[in-house]
Amino acid sequence: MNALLSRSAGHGRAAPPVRLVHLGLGNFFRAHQCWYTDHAPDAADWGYAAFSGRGGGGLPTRLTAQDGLYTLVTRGAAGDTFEVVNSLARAHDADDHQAWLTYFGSPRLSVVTLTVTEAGYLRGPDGGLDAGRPEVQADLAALRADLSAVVRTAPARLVAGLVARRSAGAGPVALVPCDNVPGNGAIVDRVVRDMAHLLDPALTDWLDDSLTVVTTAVDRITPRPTPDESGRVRQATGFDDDCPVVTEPFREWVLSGRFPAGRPGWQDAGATFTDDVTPYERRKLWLLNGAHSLLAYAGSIRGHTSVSQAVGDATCRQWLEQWWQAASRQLDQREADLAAYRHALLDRFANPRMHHQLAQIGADGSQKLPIRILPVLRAERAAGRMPTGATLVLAAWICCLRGLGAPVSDVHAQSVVPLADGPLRDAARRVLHDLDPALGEDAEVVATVWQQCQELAGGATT
Ligand SMILES: NC(=O)c1ccc[n+]([C@@H]2O[C@H](COP(=O)([O-])OP(=O)(O)OC[C@H]3O[C@@H](n4cnc5c(N)ncnc54)[C@H](O)[C@@H]3O)[C@@H](O)[C@H]2O)c1
Ligand SMILES: O=P(O)(O)OC[C@@H](O)[C@@H](O)[C@H](O)[C@H](O)CO
Repeated sequence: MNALLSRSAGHGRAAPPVRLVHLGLGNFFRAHQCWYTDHAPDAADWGYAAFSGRGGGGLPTRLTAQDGLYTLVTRGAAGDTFEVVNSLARAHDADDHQAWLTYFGSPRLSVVTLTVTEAGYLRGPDGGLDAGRPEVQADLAALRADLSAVVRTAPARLVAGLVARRSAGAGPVALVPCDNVPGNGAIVDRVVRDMAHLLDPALTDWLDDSLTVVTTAVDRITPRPTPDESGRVRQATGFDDDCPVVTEPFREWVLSGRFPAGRPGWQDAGATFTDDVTPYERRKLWLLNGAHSLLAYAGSIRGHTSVSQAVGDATCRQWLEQWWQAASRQLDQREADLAAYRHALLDRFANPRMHHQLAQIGADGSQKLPIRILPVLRAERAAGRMPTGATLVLAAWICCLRGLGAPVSDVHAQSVVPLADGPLRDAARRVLHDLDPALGEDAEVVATVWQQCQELAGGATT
């Protein structure tokens, strides 16, 4: 029988002291922020305590049985490499709120990173915290009754932790959101301040003095692992690992902001520190994530299930080029650099050994398309052009909402699915209007999307 991967069985290194907290313990965090921390020259001084964003799904329990260790499988087109990541010192379920408050109350805590998905920030139409949502109201009521009450939303958990930190006089801390949303620093700053203000306006002064929020652009394709990964790890390493993570060789982390209580030497592990992440962020969100959304909807309508399958389809490749041409026109970067970036992306997408499911990428289109596609579509329309590569993504999403291709999994499914129902032209106009009223009123865009929906539906193989 093989030994379970664990520090007590002699694997990995000693657990580093907890000076970092993460909210949103999932695959990407373990392939990215944990990996960078483990590869920093001062890795022995920086340990993570990580919490599930919601519930736990058993991952914290499995990681705890392994003393926080797990195998990162880096999957290149030619083969795999296996490494044990050491920087996760403690793993917690979302409900372990007392532990959360205790870490925040410790002066040793310096940085809090986050991956809670686009939907986890609970923003309303004005970009601030959607205070009308029942879960936000419930958390506010709980905190008003008891500042240490268990709360569930990310903004409330952050505010509860910051209140505990203020009470303990534990000093300043940096928040580092690592989700695929543009201006993620400003977003988290806003929703945390909105929640704090609703709870107690007097918190604002403390936040001004003691909280910094860092903006980041992050990149490393990390699909949900399939159940057979543990077997591969066992075969390659000789130990049992109940929760390996699979990722690609490429990685990028660009950060902008201050760390008043220090941070690991992430720059020596390859992270870039800059005054402005916007050029990196736009290039990545539009060329990579926008292309992912295109393949997720249009590729699944053509019967594909993974990114590598879809990108091997000449029709999808043609759509991809159309999208990339439109998006690249809106990026203020040298054409040669953009061409090299797109070329590298094609290799990353085509990696036949990565099984990145289109259904996973297609989740929460209502949150992703406004970020990934609409800025390009609006800019192209303002320049008098019809970017068919952009409208096609919207047409394909509408077709998926109507039952073709990838199944709908969307935080706003209850409102967007009915909009896409009924006669196609009206449905297209309603969905576009919901994304942005100006789009629903742009007759040429509506006509183009309608036409593309008809073509996609006619060509469906599923
Ligand atoms: N997987 C990737 O390739 C990748 C790459 C770059 C960035 N990201 C970012 O990381 C995020 C997480 O990706 P992952 O692959 O780790 O997913 P995952 O499913 O493995 O983990 C998601 C984590 O987020 C939490 N979560 C989900 N919805 C939430 C909500 N509404 N509120 C609070 N917490 C919530 C979950 O509980 C879980 O802890 C993505 O949404 C994306 O913004 C992912
Ligand atoms: O993680 P999501 O759900 O926001 O988006 C799905 C993919 O587009 C995304 O995870 C990419 O793989 C990632 O952004 C690559 O760095």
